[in-house]
Amino acid sequence: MRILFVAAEAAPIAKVGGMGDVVGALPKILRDMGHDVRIFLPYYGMLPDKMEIPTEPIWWGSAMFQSFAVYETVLPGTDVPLYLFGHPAFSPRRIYGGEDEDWRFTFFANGAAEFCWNYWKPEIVNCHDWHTGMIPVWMHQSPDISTVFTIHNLAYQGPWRWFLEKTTWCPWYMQGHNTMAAAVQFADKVNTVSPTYAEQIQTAAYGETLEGLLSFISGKLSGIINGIDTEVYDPATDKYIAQTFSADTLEKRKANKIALQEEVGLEVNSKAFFIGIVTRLVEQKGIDLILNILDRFLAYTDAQFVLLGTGDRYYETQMWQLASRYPGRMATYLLYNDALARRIYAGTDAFLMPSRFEPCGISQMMALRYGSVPIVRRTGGLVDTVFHHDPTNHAGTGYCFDRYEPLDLFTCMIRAWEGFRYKDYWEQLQQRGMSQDFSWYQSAKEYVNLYRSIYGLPPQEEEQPPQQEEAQVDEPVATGKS
Ligand SMILES: Nc1ncnc2c1ncn2[C@@H]1O[C@H](COP(=O)(O)OP(=O)(O)O[C@H]2O[C@H](CO)[C@@H](O)[C@H](O)[C@H]2O)[C@@H](O)[C@H]1O
Repeated sequence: MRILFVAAEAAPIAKVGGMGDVVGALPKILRDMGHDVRIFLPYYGMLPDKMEIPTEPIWWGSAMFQSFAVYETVLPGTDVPLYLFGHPAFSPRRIYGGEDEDWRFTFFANGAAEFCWNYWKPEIVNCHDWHTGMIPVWMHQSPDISTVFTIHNLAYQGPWRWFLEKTTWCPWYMQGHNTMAAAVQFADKVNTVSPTYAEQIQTAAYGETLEGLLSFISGKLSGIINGIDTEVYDPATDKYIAQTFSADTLEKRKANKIALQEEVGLEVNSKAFFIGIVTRLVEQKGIDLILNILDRFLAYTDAQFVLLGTGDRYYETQMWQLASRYPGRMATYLLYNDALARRIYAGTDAFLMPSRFEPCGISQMMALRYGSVPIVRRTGGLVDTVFHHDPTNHAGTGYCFDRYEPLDLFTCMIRAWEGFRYKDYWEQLQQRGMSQDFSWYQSAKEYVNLYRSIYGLPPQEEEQPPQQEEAQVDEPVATGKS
């Protein structure tokens, strides 16, 4: 199949959060599976620092009374063709923000549609989040191009219809009061990034006012859990961490803890319970819950805490102030840094993610892969990826709590702090987490089946192990149907 991924982010060159991880990893796997997958991304001002980009565009197009250039290259480290949408509106060295954000991404989506109609025609456009939400509406008039709309974050729904009507082409048949609502109605298939979240968004508590619409279209809505790039994020080969290790050489991991404590200016103490958090500092991530209890937790325990994140100014200031009250025990890094993120996953004992809602969550999977035990709220994809630790039966991979209440988080953290004292159990818990399979292969198969379902094709059959010759003689003739 010919598939075009259209998105605002793609790791490793343009990433703010988890959507970048998905768009950076999934196309590579789908190509390995034999599909012609390509990516369409804005040409951001910072990209030339990160990769080689030809100076000559391959195509010029126009949309919304503007002309734009498209440059062709490949996503670094892969063979995935990458098309960069060039226009001065994307020249600043950032991805989001700015007063023209709604206009900018609507224009980008319009450019992507023009590209599909006039330059490279895919069979399927896989659109990601509101930035690309108008594409399913426009493609409704192109029966030979189908669309899948993947929801990574329902909280951001894009501009309202009145703005779209002023700015771009809103066909007569278009319905939906904002970009996300329109996308959900017109995409051939809609998916989000975990089965639990796909259910939750059909309820008022998680639907961000679109729950009615989402339950109405539930026949074409599904949840496919994200994977992580297990080649890029592998503690056995990661060159950004102080000491490589695996589940079988867990004793080596201690060197990462000590190196991290030194790096972030905390007291070097391999016995202290060390908690990490790597996140966008936004309401979704349960930062208010953390702020509610962290002071008390640090006061009552000997734990250490490191935070890496950027986001809302209020949360940044609060975290900064808290760190200044616990010198040597808490460190706050208000920046985006992939290498430090890896060292936090590799060096902390536990990873905190008490999200208010979580479509899937990539960070907890990375933490598990690097042996940091997740402490999570059971919501969305966290339910599907972290299993509650049951010490009696030696089961589970992390510490979980249900209600979005400070006391519940506090109790859960205390349980983890207690659990850390039982070294053998803790090591087994880490090993169970590290042995989970978070590779993209299973999920990529589900994406292929989702694409196939647009054409009424049945799910692709699992590859069968080669059969013995004798068995083939005795078995009835295969019909090709299962
Ligand atoms: N300051 C920083 N420095 C370095 N790295 C940082 C960082 N802040 C965040 N990151 C990285 O960004 C990613 C965060 O991904 P998540 O999926 O956990 O959350 P996010 O809300 O961004 O993604 C949304 O989209 C994804 C993808 O579908 C869903 O999993 C998720 O639930 C949804 O909210 C991780 O790779 C993390 O390491």
